[in-house]
Amino acid sequence: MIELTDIAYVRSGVADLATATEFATSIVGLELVDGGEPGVAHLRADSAHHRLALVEGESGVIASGFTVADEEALAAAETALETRGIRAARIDPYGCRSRRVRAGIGFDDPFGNRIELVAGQHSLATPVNYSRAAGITEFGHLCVDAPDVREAYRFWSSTFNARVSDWIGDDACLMRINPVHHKLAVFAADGPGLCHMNFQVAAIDDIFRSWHFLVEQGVEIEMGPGRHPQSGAVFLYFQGPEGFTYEYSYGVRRIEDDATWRPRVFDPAERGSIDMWLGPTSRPTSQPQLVTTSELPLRKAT
Ligand SMILES: CC(C)c1ccc(C(=O)O)c(O)c1O
Ligand SMILES: [Fe+2]
Repeated sequence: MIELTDIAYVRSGVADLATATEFATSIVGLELVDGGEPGVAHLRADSAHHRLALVEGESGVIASGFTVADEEALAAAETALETRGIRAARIDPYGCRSRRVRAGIGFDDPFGNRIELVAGQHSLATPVNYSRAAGITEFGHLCVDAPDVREAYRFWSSTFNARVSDWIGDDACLMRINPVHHKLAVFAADGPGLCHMNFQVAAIDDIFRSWHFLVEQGVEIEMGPGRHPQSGAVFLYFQGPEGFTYEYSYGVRRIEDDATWRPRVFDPAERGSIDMWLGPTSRPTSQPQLVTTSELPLRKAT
């Protein structure tokens, strides 16, 4: 079993690098790290050199990167993949430089999502110089698309150390590789792709401050603010250029004891299955009629 130690980065192709980079900095709040590489923008979120690489070219995700412990683990992973009939290709020195890693391999998951395993991801010693005070603390998780979520789970849990934390029916599988509730999610879709990239923020206030900011900036809010019943995190999804979906979230739970955690299966047909703040659509008739805000004493007569 290949031991993934963390998520490393998302590498995504963009037709308009300048616009996507401007969004990732001035709107999302990431730091543009001067990588000195024409056609590639490296965006920093935490101690790693970058978590998002925008590469000028065809729109769409290029690869999702995960770290392994070291180059020996990488070689073992290459062998393990080959043993399972999965062809892994070494990332060439230029590719490693562009990814700021010592070494890496790339392969496709069963649905054609390009996955990269890397060793020796570069860290930076200086504090992150965020482009906007969005409260970002770290790269939280990545979510890939797959036509068969249960098959995806079988792939990730048999080949790698991924363990399911929760299901949303067969629509989504949330998997952990460390105590964080999930670092990898798989979402049902027609084909491969990146569903979203998540950044954790320091406080619930950051979610709502960003919500106001994004609305004022005319950014498309895809979902939220809301609260996921799975991780318990308060979330906000919004769309960047070329269909790139970002998620901020705060308060993701940790699962410290694998032995006692039992994955739950949420019903996607339930209105609140993704957002527990979406209560029932109608009030039970047995309950007293609530005072509507227009009758609250605090509202001034107009
Ligand atoms: C709807 C997606 C797959 C989803 C569901 C739950 C959580 C969570 O509990 O944090 C997410 O982050 C998601 O992206
Ligand atoms: Fe998410």
